[in-house]
Amino acid sequence: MVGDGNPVCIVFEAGPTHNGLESALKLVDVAADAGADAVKFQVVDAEKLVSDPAITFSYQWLADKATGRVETATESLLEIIKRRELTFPEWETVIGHCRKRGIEFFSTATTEEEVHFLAAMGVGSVKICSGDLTFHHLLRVAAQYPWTVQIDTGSSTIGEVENAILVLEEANCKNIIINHCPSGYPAHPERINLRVLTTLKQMFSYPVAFSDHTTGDVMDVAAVSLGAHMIEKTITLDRNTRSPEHIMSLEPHEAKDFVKTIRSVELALGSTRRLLGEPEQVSRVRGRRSLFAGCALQKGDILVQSMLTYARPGDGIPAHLDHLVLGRKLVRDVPAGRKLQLSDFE
Ligand SMILES: C=C(OP(=O)(O)O)C(=O)O
Repeated sequence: MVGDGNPVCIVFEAGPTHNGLESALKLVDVAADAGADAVKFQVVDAEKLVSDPAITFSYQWLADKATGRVETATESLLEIIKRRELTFPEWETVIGHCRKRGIEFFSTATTEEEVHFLAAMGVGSVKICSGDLTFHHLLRVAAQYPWTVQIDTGSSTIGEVENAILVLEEANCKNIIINHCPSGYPAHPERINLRVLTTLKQMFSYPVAFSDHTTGDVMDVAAVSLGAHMIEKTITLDRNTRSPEHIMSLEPHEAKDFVKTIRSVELALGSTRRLLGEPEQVSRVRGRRSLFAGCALQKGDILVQSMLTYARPGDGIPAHLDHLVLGRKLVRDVPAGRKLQLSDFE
């Protein structure tokens, strides 16, 4: 379950970073070993998605890990997306491997046929990518099934998000997740507008996710702090790979720490209603002060300030309630240094 009251759902995205079945299966293992909740792929048919092989895409890739040298490459979009393709039987193998490893399989679909395939495979959630937010026909097809439909908001207006949600609702879709998905590989901090997570939560009654295209984990920590219910982070077997999105992905040795970081932030965020943690209940008694007799007190004395001392622990009359006993008459003798009790007074 994704949403209020549930742990943050951690999704590792392997769609753009695998390079065929073998690496897809390895990335499933990376996600499962790290303790992620789901691993996400992109079931896609490049020829159906891209009409013109002459369309190019420029991206940055990490040419030298040691120095951090980045280069720009330009490639045919068709060729880039072809690298993400697997056959339906290969996707079945990936889904089977996820089930064996106990990790959920999510996927983007870009055609009707892919939506039906994923539904037939019993997948729990399908994603409609940013480019397809206005492809309302595909949204309606996805809404036919009793799963969760995730929508990406990259390069979209709030109005387009609103329209996509209306289309899903009109098609009777009950479970929607809105993925705030700032475009760019990597996305730069000044463009990711994390505060919009709050707006999306206020505007729509659906869980919100942050689909992170930045490097490292800082923005994910910030997104969880702002209330993101789900985090999607790309993983790669090698950040050096000359292909889009590897540059801002986590490598296998970083994946476990990423999960640990998100879980500890979640734990630290705690409750909106409690100031005190459990151990503080004890230290608060140890650290606060009680009222003590500052000198020998005699039955019939009226307690005045000069007769009082304040010392730890705070398990007697609390220091801030001294006004309850000042000016009151003692009903017994109290030796100097003894902790005062309410029953010492009339
Ligand atoms: C293509 C995808 O991402 P984006 O919305 O960033 O294009 C996806 O998540 O499948």
